[in-house]
Amino acid sequence: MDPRARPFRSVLYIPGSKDRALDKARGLPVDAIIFDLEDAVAVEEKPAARTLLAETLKAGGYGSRFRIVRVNGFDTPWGRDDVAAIAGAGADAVLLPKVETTAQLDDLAAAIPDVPLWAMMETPKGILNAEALAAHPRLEGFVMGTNDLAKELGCRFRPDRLALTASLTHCLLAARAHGIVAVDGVYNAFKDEAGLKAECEQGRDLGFDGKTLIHPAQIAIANAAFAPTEAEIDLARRQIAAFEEAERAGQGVAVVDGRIVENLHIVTARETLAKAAAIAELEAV
Ligand SMILES: CC(C)(COP(=O)(O)OP(=O)(O)OC[C@H]1O[C@@H](n2cnc3c(N)ncnc32)[C@H](O)[C@@H]1OP(=O)(O)O)[C@@H](O)C(=O)NCCC(=O)NCCSC(=O)C[C@H](O)C(=O)O
Ligand SMILES: [Mg+2]
Repeated sequence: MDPRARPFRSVLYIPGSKDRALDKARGLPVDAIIFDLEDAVAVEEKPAARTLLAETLKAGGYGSRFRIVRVNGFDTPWGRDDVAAIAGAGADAVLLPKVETTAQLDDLAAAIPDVPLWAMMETPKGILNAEALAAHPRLEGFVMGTNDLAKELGCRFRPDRLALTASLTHCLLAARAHGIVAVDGVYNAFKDEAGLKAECEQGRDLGFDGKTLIHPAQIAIANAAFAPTEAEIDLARRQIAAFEEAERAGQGVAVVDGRIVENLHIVTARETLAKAAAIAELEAV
């Protein structure tokens, strides 16, 4: 199945140690959840968080929300036990942090045979290997880790994300070349709605499927930014109608709003309508 057939507009991190937040997420309007056992969980809490998360996933109640578990790396004392604990618990995907090589994905794939793999893209080596990682047969999604990446690059955070843009677009190219999902990094200032909106718009303009989030207050902004607008849906419908009419008249090109429409634009128009339909279906559940 095409991993991009479902929406990933809003992907909320929840620390695996926070019982109240884990429960609250059962009612939040997110497309996906990253249940985190890595950086959001303190070292002394890791074993208890792992047990709590396995029990929480088995208890269910997350409806159609896509459930991703971020485990610790296999070069830490916790990674392999995390994977063993969540195997069979009902996760839709397992997310490995700081992925740099396909050998790391092979290791994870062997440890959890039946669950799709996702990769955090957040180190210079990982970004440079994006194409090989995206081509891994078990990999279905990239999540940009812009905090770790900024730390590794030694760059400054700027509203236009100048220093990160090359990495973001490089990973997008790899993801699109291999048909996997690509979700943008987090916006740390979770009370700054205008800043989040601008960064979501930038991510959408670049081509990301959605944005990772750290707080429930960020969900509505991401859901709106990564959904087709009414104007885009209306244009898509008019382009399809005009092109079909042109074809009936033996033409290969139509004109809508003063712009040419060819079959490649119809592919995009159909994708826009399919995305809108998938969102409507998800929201109806
Ligand atoms: C950022 C926070 C620490 C803020 O927490 P808090 O002060 O408790 O927020 P509020 O009081 O405003 O919370 C209001 C209610 O919302 C619930 N809540 C808060 N956050 C979440 C959440 N993420 N998911 C679900 N529910 C949440 C609270 O429980 C309150 O509920 P109630 O009591 O019923 O009213 C906190 O938001 C937080 O911990 N966020 C997640 C941080 C995180 O996961 N960080 C790791 C991922 S980021 C990263 O590592 C990216 C990558 O690797 C990189 O390198 O860039
Ligand atoms: Mg990180």
